[in-house]
Amino acid sequence: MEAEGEKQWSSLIVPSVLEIVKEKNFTTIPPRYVRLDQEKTEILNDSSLSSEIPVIDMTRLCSVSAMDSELKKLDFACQDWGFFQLVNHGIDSSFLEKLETEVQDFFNLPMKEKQKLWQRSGEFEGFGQVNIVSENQKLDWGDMFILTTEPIRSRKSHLFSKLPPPFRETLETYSSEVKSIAKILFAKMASVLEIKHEEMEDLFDDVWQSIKINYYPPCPQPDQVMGLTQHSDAAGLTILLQVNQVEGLQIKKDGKWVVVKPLRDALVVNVGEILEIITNGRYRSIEHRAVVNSEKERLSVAMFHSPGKETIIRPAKSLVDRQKQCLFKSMSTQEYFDAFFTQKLNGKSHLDLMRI
Ligand SMILES: O=C(O)CCC(=O)C(=O)O
Ligand SMILES: [Fe+2]
Repeated sequence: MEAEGEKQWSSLIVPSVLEIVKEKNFTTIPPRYVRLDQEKTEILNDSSLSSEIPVIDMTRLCSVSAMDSELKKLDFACQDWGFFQLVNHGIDSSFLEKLETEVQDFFNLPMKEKQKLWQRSGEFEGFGQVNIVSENQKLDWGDMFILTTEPIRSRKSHLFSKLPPPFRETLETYSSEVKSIAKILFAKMASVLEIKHEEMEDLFDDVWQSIKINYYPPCPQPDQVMGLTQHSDAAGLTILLQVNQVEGLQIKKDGKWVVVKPLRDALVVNVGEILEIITNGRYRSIEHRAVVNSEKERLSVAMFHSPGKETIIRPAKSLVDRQKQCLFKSMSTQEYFDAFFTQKLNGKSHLDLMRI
């Protein structure tokens, strides 16, 4: 069942990059993908900063004895990095392998099949791109598939029912496992921040969870294109799986791009803008981007967790009282995303909308 009266976001329909790459005589990158507008900031790909990205052990986080130190690490990671890798999260590695294979198969379905799941004009979910607001806008070197997974009443039945059944089942399991992880992380954050349930955790009770699968085909001139333009996630919390161990995710730390090296079976977790608002700026949503390479395709599965669309997001009162200032306005999740999806991706520009 689809929720009635729910406002739809939309994005202009764009070609499939995977189809461009498959064309027999493909050698030249179409001009709309050539990005001379991207920052040429220094990229750190040595093991120095990359290996400093915090790694949080979920088992330790949840065990009483080691809780304190792991909790402090979580707090530090969210304040200083806005990103961490989560290990021992409880999702079976054989299940993750199955998900990875099915995700790859899904993008490799014949175009005739994928077309049935393509975004329709004026719609937002399905195969396609998001944040495309003008015909002149430069495009990213990648295809996406987007789907709302929670709440169940908001699922688009015309898409869900057309997913290959084994893949649908795998997605449902993954969605519920990741949702439980997000819930624990919100609770741990609230406890270390010493804020009340109703100020943070409860806002995610009617969680709006969506999945975005990113497929970045190889590109003969990877320096000319961008897999995913630099941005910060509008959501509360993102949990990302770097599917086939191919590097590409970079995060901005102290003015430099730091490579997030894929760690087997780890999930990459990052603070989104809504969490930055709720924590009154204590936790930071960090700009990140995805680059591509000339040899191998890259895939990632992002799961975004935000409060329900009608929920009002605002800085937690306990933090505002302690910090003696309120940095952001209040707004519903729906209003926040209305503004987000009518812009092209542009760093953290839309968070400024909420600043007081
Ligand atoms: O592909 C990646 O590693 C990053 C994906 C991402 O940032 C997103 O989908 O918001
Ligand atoms: Fe992102």
